[in-house]
Amino acid sequence: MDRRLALVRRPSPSLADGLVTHIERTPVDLDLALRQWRAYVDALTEHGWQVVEAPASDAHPDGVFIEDPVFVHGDLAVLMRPGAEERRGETEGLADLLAARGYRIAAIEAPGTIDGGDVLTHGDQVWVGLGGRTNQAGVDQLAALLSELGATVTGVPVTKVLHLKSAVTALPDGTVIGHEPLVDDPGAWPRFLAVPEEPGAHVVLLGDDRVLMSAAAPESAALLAARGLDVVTVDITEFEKLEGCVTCLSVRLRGAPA
Ligand SMILES: NC(=O)NCCC[C@H](N)C(=O)O
Repeated sequence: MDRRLALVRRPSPSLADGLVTHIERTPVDLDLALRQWRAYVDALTEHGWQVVEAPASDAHPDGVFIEDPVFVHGDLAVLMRPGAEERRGETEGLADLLAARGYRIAAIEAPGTIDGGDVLTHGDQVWVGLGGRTNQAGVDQLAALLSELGATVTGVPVTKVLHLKSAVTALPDGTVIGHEPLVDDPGAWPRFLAVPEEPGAHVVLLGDDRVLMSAAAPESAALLAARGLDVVTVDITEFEKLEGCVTCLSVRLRGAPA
C-alpha cells in the first residue's frame, strides 16, 4: 500500500479572527474548534493515515487551513502564494518539513497568486479555480511546474464561493460532485453529480471507496453511501463558520517519497 501521510496544522489561538468573504461572520468557539480538530485528526489516523503536524503558525488565524499554502503532486511540493496577503506567511516552515521528507520544493512567485483550495486533482487532471484568490499568473506557473510531471492544468471560473474546492471535489472514480447553485460551470467536467447540500460537495478521499465528509450534509452523505461509498463524517462547524471545509484541514500526501 502507498504510504499515506496527512499534513495538518493545529488551530491558532486567534482562529476566530480568520477571514470571512462570502458568508456572514458568526462567533467561533475556540475550545470546540480544538476538539473538532482533534477528532478530524483522529478520523484520519483511524483510517490508516499517518499524521504529520506542521510547525504551528499562531500569528495566522487561518493557519489551520493548511491546504491553502502548499500543494503536493508526485514528489513535488509547491509553496503557494496565497491570494490573501494576510495568509502569505503561512508557508513558513513547510519547505523544510517537506524537503526533509524527500520532496522537491518549488514556489509560486509574484505576481502569481494561488491557494491550494483552488486546486482540484484527479490523477493527472488538474483544475484550478480562477476567482477571488487565484490569478492567471498563478495558474500559468503551476501549469508549467506540473507539465514536467505529465499533469494537465485547466482553469475554471469560481465566483460564487471562496475556492474551487468549496464548490466541487472529486469522488474516487473521478465523478466531480458539487452543490449546483454554487458551481459556476458544471459542464467543465465530463461527469458531474449534483449533491443537495453545500457541505455535501466536499470529500476527502481516505483510500479505496472511503470518503470523509462534514456531518452537516446528511442527505449528500446518504446519496454517496447509496453509490457504494463508505462515508465517514466529522463535525467541523467552527471551521465552516470561517468558510473552511474537510478538504482544507489537511494535505494528503499519497505515495510520498521514501
Ligand atoms: N481550502 C479552503 O477551503 N480553505 C478555507 C480557508 C478559509 C479562510 N477563512 C480564508 O478565507 O482563507
